[in-house]
Amino acid sequence: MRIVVLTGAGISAESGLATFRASDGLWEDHRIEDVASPEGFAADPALVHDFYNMRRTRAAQAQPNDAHRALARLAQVHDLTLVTQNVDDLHERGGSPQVIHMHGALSGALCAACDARWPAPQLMYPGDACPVCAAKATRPDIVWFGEMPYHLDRIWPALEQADLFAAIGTSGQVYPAAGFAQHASRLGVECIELNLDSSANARDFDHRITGPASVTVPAWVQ
Ligand SMILES: CC(C)NC(=O)[C@H](Cc1c[nH]c2ccccc12)NC(=O)[C@H](CCCC/N=C(/NCCC(=O)O)S[C@H]1O[C@H](COP(=O)(O)OP(=O)(O)OC[C@H]2O[C@@H](n3cnc4c(N)ncnc43)[C@H](O)[C@@H]2O)[C@@H](O)[C@H]1O)NC(=O)OCc1ccccc1
Repeated sequence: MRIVVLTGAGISAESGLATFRASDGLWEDHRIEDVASPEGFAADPALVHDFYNMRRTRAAQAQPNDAHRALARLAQVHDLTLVTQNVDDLHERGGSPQVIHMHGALSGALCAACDARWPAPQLMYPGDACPVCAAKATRPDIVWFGEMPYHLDRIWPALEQADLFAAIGTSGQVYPAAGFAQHASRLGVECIELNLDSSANARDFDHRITGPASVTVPAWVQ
């Protein structure tokens, strides 16, 4: 079966990584636009680097959970396209061979001057120079609000050719990811969501499995 799975922060919640919208959400003392937008980075690059250095440190200390591992097993049995909005590497450490990071990854660094990309050091600072053009314009290789997500040229066709679309641990509030279910559903693709509770675009799904991902995903993959 051709399956497209989209994951969000909820799949990493039981690994100890805070979600965005939860009361003690990731943005606890940061306004989203201050730390996840090009404007915020231009205004205060040190604040943004601190924020992503903290995220990189927490992600390195976290371990994949049974939901991450179950999706790795699913890829052995089905033609799986695994798309994540998450910037952590828990899918890869959970055994998933291929993961499409549509919002970038904490493990990447990017030069805003020459667009060069290289593996991110654990800690990044505003003065870091680009290894290619030496400009001091290095940033996390993360897709911020107002920026075009990555790999949409692979994601839309996979959605259109899928037999099944599943959204796991995502609140359905951020686009274009929140529009995938509606797009697939209109093409007759069966859509299912696995979440602690129903998401903002719950109407776009044919089925729902409610509960913590580390329990529901292994049971669904069986
Ligand atoms: C807020 C929203 C209204 N704004 C947007 O959607 C904007 C603007 C916009 C575009 N189109 C629109 C249409 C309508 C309205 C607005 C827009 N979108 C953009 O800016 C996008 C880019 C958006 C990407 C931004 N970057 C992120 N992340 C990287 C940074 C970082 O991570 O630091 S978004 C970030 O927030 C989103 C958070 O959502 P979730 O992952 O779902 O997490 P959340 O906490 O919300 O929910 C957790 C869920 O898990 C559940 N859960 C919790 N625990 C568990 C558990 N244990 N088990 C199971 N489930 C669980 C909870 O119940 C909950 O449902 C993710 O996408 C995440 O990646 N870019 C763009 O549109 O570019 C245009 C463009 C076009 C052409 C040319 C150039 C540009």
